[in-house]
Amino acid sequence: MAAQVIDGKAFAAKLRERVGRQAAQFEQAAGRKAGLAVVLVGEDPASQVYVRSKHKATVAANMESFEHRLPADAGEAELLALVERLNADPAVDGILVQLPLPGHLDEQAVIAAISPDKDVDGFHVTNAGRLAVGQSGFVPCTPLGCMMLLTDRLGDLSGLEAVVIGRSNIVGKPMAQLLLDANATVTIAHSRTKDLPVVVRRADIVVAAVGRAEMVKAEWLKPQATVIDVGINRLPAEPGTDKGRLVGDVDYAGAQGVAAAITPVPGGVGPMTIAVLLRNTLVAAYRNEALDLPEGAL
Ligand SMILES: Nc1nc2c(c(=O)[nH]1)N[C@@H](CN(C=O)c1ccc(C(=O)N[C@@H](CCC(=O)O)C(=O)O)cc1)CN2
Repeated sequence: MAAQVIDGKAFAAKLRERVGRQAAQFEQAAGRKAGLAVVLVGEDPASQVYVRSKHKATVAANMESFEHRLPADAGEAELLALVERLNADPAVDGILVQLPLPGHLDEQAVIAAISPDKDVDGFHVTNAGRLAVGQSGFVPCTPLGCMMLLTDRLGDLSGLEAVVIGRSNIVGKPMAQLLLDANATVTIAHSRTKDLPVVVRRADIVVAAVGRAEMVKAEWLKPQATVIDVGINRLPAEPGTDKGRLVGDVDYAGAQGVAAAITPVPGGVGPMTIAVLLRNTLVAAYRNEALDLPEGAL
C-alpha cells in the first residue's frame, strides 16, 4: 500500500487561520497588533520569495509586518544598528533576519544581536540553550513544524526510534532535541556517519535535513516508517523548461512503497516554517504585553 501523504500545506493553512483568529483577540486585549520585522540583506532570489510570503502571511494573520531591505553590500555595523532599533521598538514583537546572509556578514554575530525575547526564529544561543535544558523559549520554526506534523500523525512518540539526518543549528540539532523531549530514542546522523543506510533502517521516524537531492533511498527505510523530508532541492531545468523541479532529500517515489507516511516536497514541511513563524510571533506578543496566552491553542 502506498504511504499516506502528510499534507503540510493543509496543516499549515489551518494553523495560520487559528493564529489569525488569536491575533485578532490579541489586538482587542492589547490595543495594538502583534508585529513581525523581517530583515532581508541582498537580492538572493529564493530569500526574496520567502520574505514576500512572510509579509503576505503576516498581514493575512492580522499582524503588522515591518519589512527592512538592505543592499547586498551593506556593512555589519549598519545591520547591527538596524537590529538594535528593532530590539528597542515596542511595536515589534518578533525579529527575523533572513538567512543566508551575504558572505561578508557574520551570521552568528547578527543573530546574537537580536533580543532573545524577540528571536522568533529561535536561533539565538539563549533560545538554543533554553531548548537544550527544557526551559520555555523560542523553538526554530522548521523543526517545531515537523514535530507538529509528527505528533498529529503518531500521537505519543515515547520509545520510538528516530534518526535525524543532518546536524545544522537551524534544523538537525533542535529537531533531535524536540524528539528527545518527546521521549523518542534519537540518533543524529551526518555526512561522516558510517553505514548510514543501516542507521536509517532502524528508525520508526526519519527526519531528512541534509540538503542533498533524493539522497535517502527507499531500501534504507524500515517498512512502515514515518518520513519527514525537510530538504528543498531544485534540480536543473529539463531542456525546454525554464525552472527545475523541486525535490526533497528523500527519493519520494521509492519511499512511497515502503513508508507508512511521508511529507511531499513541495507541500510538506516548507509551508509549516512560515505558519510556525506566525505562531512564535504571536507568542512573543502575548509575552511582551504580559498577557495570558489563549486557552490551550498555541
Ligand atoms: N531567518 C531564517 N532564514 C531561513 C529560514 C528560517 O526559518 N529563518 N528557513 C529557510 C527559508 N524559509 C523561510 O525563511 C522557507 C523555506 C521554504 C518554504 C516553503 O514553503 N517551501 C515550499 C516550496 C517553495 C518553492 O517553491 O520554492 C514547500 O516546501 O512547499 C518556506 C520558507 C532558509 N532561511
